[in-house]
Amino acid sequence: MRDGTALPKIRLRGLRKAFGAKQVLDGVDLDVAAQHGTVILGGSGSGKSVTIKCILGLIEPDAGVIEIDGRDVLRMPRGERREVLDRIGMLFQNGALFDSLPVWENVCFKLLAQKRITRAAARDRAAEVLGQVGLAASVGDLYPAELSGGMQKRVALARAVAARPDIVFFDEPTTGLDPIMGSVIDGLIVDVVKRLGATALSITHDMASARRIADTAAMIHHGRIVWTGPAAMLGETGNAMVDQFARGEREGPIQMELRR
Ligand SMILES: Nc1ncnc2c1ncn2[C@@H]1O[C@H](COP(=O)(O)OP(=O)(O)OP(=O)(O)O)[C@@H](O)[C@H]1O
Repeated sequence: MRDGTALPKIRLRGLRKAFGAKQVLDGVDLDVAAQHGTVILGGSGSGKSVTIKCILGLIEPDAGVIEIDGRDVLRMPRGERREVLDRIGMLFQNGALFDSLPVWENVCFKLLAQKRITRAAARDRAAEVLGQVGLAASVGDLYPAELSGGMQKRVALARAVAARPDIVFFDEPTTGLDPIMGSVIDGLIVDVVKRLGATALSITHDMASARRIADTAAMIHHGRIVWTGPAAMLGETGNAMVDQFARGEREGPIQMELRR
């Protein structure tokens, strides 16, 4: 507990990152509640992926604080940081499956690479998580190229959770899927996250998906979080910018800024 409120799983304060003259993150403050789903919304190029990459340690921010379970990850020893980051699973936007590996090795890639599991145990674990995302164990022997887009997404989801992470990032989980398959994937995301008791942080442009997979939404604009509230309210938040974005309307404060 901190100041009488529950400790956030992830806490960002004053996160700043510039690329050349471009200030992409300009003081991002965000609390991601433990065992909740949070979605970051924002226009293309607004810094959603950069925020997630900073948390994952793939990009070093210029300034600010990133805490996971109350621990300052930017200022902890490298080995300790590695351990904290190992507890994060990630579903990449395009699945990012390795074409040359069968599905089961893709699913348990991290566990195998870190020698945390034998190959026989990895096959069993792959079959188990494939089952959790609605795929038969036999799919484990196929190669990614042999799968439909929806199946690839399921495999990518299985891979994101195979190491039983306590935080999972989802980057555009429904992109490229038909609306029904998108809804199926969202249902699976909710199921697997709940089963793990994990904290989910997502990025999506798909408002129906945001409402399904997240409890809380946060909107990033001009490098800062400008609104946070219940995902169920998206489109009817009373915040003109958020509602314009959620409804995909051309006219509104965001458009007016573009015209300036
Ligand atoms: N490694 C990098 N080097 C230089 N510029 C970068 C780098 N990574 C991101 N950027 C820039 O930072 C800005 C934010 O990028 P980011 O990928 O976070 O956007 P996003 O909000 O995730 O957008 P989208 O919804 O289109 O995926 C963009 O202008 C991008 O060009």
